[in-house]
Amino acid sequence: MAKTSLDKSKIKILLLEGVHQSAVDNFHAAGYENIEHLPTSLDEAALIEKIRDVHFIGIRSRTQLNERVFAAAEKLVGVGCFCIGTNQVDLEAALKRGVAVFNAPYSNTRSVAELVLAEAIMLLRGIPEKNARAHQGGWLKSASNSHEARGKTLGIVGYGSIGAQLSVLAEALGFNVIYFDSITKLGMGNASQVGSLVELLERSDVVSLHVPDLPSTRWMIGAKEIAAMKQGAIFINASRGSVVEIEPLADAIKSGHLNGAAIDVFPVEPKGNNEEFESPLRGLENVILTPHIGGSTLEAQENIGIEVAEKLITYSDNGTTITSVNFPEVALPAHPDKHRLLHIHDNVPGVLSQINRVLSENGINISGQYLQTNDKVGYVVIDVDKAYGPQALEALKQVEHTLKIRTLYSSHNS
Ligand SMILES: NC(=O)C1=CN([C@@H]2O[C@H](COP(=O)(O)OP(=O)(O)OC[C@H]3O[C@@H](n4cnc5c(N)ncnc54)[C@H](O)[C@@H]3O)[C@@H](O)[C@H]2O)C=CC1
Ligand SMILES: O=C(O)C(=O)COP(=O)(O)O
Repeated sequence: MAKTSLDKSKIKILLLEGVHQSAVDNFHAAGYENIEHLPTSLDEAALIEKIRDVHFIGIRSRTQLNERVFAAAEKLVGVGCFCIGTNQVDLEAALKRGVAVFNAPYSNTRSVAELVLAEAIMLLRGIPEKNARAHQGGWLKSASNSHEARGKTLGIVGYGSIGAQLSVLAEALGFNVIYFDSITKLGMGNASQVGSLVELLERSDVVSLHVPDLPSTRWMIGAKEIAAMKQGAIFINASRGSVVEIEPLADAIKSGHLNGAAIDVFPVEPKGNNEEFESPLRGLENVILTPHIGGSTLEAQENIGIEVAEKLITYSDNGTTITSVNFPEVALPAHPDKHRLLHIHDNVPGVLSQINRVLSENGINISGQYLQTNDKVGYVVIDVDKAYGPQALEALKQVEHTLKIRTLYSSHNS
């Protein structure tokens, strides 16, 4: 069992992958000074070494936080994914150690949608190839295979935040939008849901993927699905590299079955800007290749920095876990004159009664108590009179099935 009961100056924050300066500024403004801010991700060995004394870590899509990393992260309290996807984090491994994980579910949505729309237009006009030829001194002036977006069918796979945002922008341009999602969703504007992935593939002039990395989406587009697409269609993937089999996609471009593609995410991506990018799609002129920059705009990154830092600060200062992607969600009031105990435990019968028993046996009166559980863990927050902080903490350590305890002393938070 790990415990954390620290002065802010001792709370160590590690920010990787060039998380925006807005996050650092936010932490500073909230009184957190012990921040290490690195421009790249770390490989597993380096991460395991560094994370040992870290209380909060901020990452983007590249850093893999797996079971081995969490096992070494003895002091870790919270993880901030400064992005949308959380597939790079073993959420179960975090949960069973009482580590709350947060992300920024909307701050780069618009950036991805804008990029995809721009790519759809470029590809419908065959611009990548014409551009490449012009740079080589060529002149491909021709209307052959060039189309307006107006009246074309855009098929969106995964109609969540990004898919729905793209839908609105695309309709404004004159696209006819259809979408496929594993759950029934209200279509924006005139967009309509189709009953199967195959139907979407067969009807769309442009197909764009916006599903998360899940067991159900892994390699969901392979040779069979690509063959189901219309002759001359356009294919776009800015979701995750694990969703599309790249070899059949490359074959379909080479054979002319597809007219073009824009791919932002790959089954294997370079670990950093200095590593070579390898892909069977390299050299295909009507394929736009981008280095996983769908969400990389200054606007998005600044907003993400603010949003995720705020979530980590609120959790650190106050215990609130609203919007956590793995933790029971509790919204907590301020606790100006009380010490606040945060107790995270396995969700098994009897833990709450044990907590209340040890507090009562130690003569500690509970001023406020908040509880939320999910199927794996319980999160109970107890406000006690200032006189009892250390004593209450000691008492709680006796409770079986405790995963983590933190005390937020009132002087930090009032
Ligand atoms: N290229 C980039 O830089 C970025 C990539 N992304 C990726 O885009 C993904 C989507 O982002 P959001 O729209 O914010 O997520 P979201 O969670 O709002 O939407 C995902 C949608 O996919 C649907 N879905 C899940 N499994 C499905 C399946 N098997 N078949 C059909 N539909 C399924 C869900 O029901 C949901 O409507 C993220 O998970 C992330 O991996 C996100 C931001 C930037
Ligand atoms: O937000 C996401 O899920 C992304 O894929 C963006 O990742 P990034 O922060 O650019 O590494």
